[in-house]
Amino acid sequence: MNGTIKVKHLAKTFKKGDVKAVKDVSFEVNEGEFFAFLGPNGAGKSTVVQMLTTLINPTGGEAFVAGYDVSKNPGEVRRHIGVALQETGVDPDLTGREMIELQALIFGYQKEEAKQRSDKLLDIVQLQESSSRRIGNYSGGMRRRLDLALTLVHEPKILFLDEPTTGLDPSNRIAIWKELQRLNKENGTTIFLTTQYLEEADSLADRISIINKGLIVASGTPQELKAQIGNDLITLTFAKQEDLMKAKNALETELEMADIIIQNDRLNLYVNEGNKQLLQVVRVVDQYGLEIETTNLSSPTLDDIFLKITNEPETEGSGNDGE
Ligand SMILES: Nc1ncnc2c1ncn2[C@@H]1O[C@H](COP(=O)(O)OP(=O)(O)OP(=O)(O)O)[C@@H](O)[C@H]1O
Repeated sequence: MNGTIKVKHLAKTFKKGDVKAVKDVSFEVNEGEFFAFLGPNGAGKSTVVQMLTTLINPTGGEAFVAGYDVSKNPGEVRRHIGVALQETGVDPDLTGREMIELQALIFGYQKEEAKQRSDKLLDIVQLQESSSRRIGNYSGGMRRRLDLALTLVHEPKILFLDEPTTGLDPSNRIAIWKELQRLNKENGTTIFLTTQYLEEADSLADRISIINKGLIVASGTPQELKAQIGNDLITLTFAKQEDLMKAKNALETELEMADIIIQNDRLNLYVNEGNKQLLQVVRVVDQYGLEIETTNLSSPTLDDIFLKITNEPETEGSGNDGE
């Protein structure tokens, strides 16, 4: 048994509507690694997770989880993984403690062991105090923590988490982060996490892949991804909205800048030497008679990288509605 994930040319086309949800995805996750899968809505993240956790079958390529082929040996795969999906089924009439004990019994623990296991897990996810309340009365944050406890019952080698902190308030989000980091560092659990919170991937993951329209568009450590797009980010706003496009064109023409995107009311320029280039930028924009309102120089965050990568022109239609 090992804690690795190997994915080669994985693909999934849903017959209904002929949707190519995952086109050609390859990556490897090492044992004990914390890996994050990022992508906008509909990129194919959940579909990949569902294939890796044997809930649906791939239509192309192959994937090995804990050393087992997901298509040929789904039972073995399931035995070695823990899965927290976006919507898990729990019985609202049970208490948190009863639900964890039930899960332990399903996994073959004896009654007494199941009690001990649930005690430990309730401690870990800080639900001891609410353990005798019905799950139906739990808040969203408590439900997520219970979901996490349920996935940990059988001490899986690999943990799959599909957007585990979506909709949580900051304190609950941080509680989950801490627990995931502890599991990863202390127990050596391999973690595969999908998220739309980029700062989550930035602070937790050893490595990140960004998926867009069923294809991986970038991979690396958070630092590598940031370095890919330039060390600095210059942001400009203008007195008049229509000047954004004029400034973009001017800068592309005069300074041959390629990495410029318009984001709402801002112009983002990804550059290598922000200090030097900021002066040139202001000069050019001024020459064109465009009135700058504010300038800002910063290091790009993963949000900026994500935005830039998923904004890159493609042949297909847009679908860029965001939230
Ligand atoms: N059962 C299905 N039948 C048909 N199409 C599907 C099915 N499941 C997903 N899709 C489509 O596949 C594409 C990828 O969906 P997926 O849920 O994997 O994206 P995602 O990256 O997880 O998005 P989100 O962040 O919104 O959960 C979408 O276009 C979606 O509509």
